[in-house]
Amino acid sequence: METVEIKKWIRDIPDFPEKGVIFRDITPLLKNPEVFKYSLNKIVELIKDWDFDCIVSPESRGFIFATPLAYIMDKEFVPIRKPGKLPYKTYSISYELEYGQTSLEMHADAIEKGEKVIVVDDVLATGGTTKAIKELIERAGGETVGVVCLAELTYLNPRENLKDLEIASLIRY
Ligand SMILES: O=P(O)(O)OC[C@H]1O[C@H](OP(=O)(O)OP(=O)(O)O)[C@H](O)[C@@H]1O
Ligand SMILES: Nc1ncnc2[nH]cnc12
Repeated sequence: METVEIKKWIRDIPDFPEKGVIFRDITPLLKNPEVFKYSLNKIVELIKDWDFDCIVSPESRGFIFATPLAYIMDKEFVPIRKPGKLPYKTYSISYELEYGQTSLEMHADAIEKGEKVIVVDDVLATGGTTKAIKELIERAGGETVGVVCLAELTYLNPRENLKDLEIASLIRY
């Protein structure tokens, strides 16, 4: 397939979900199978040399990219969920988003000690979600190698929050 200008398939919605935020809406990209597949293959290329066993990702938009990547790359998948959704013992963490505050949970036995893990998400904004997930991975005894995303919002300085991680993004704003 020819090079795709991925930004053309992401719709900017000003003032959503609150004033001052430009929401990067990935639903047009997801509606086009060729562009979605192209994006996934490009993300695989970005991280093909990373040494890891397991992909960890937050619901809900993170799952859209993380599960096909786990399938394509033959890696484990661990879901990070909003509170009260996981049925077994969990580790839990609260943190700030670009628009508000939230919490996430991970099963306490999801990651083995010393396991090498990466975080996959659609958008890297403040980096708060990835930082929180890194903390959950560390509580379980795992090692976070890096984070890969479709879109990085550089104007929110996510790398400031994630200084000791490999960071890869397919497109940047
Ligand atoms: O870098 P950050 O500032 O932490 O922001 C990025 C996170 O925000 C969005 O998720 P959101 O919490 O809106 O949930 P959703 O995927 O269910 O829409 C996005 O999917 C990332 O997970
Ligand atoms: N501006 C934004 N657009 C889409 N997803 C986001 N997650 C956090 N900030 C976001």
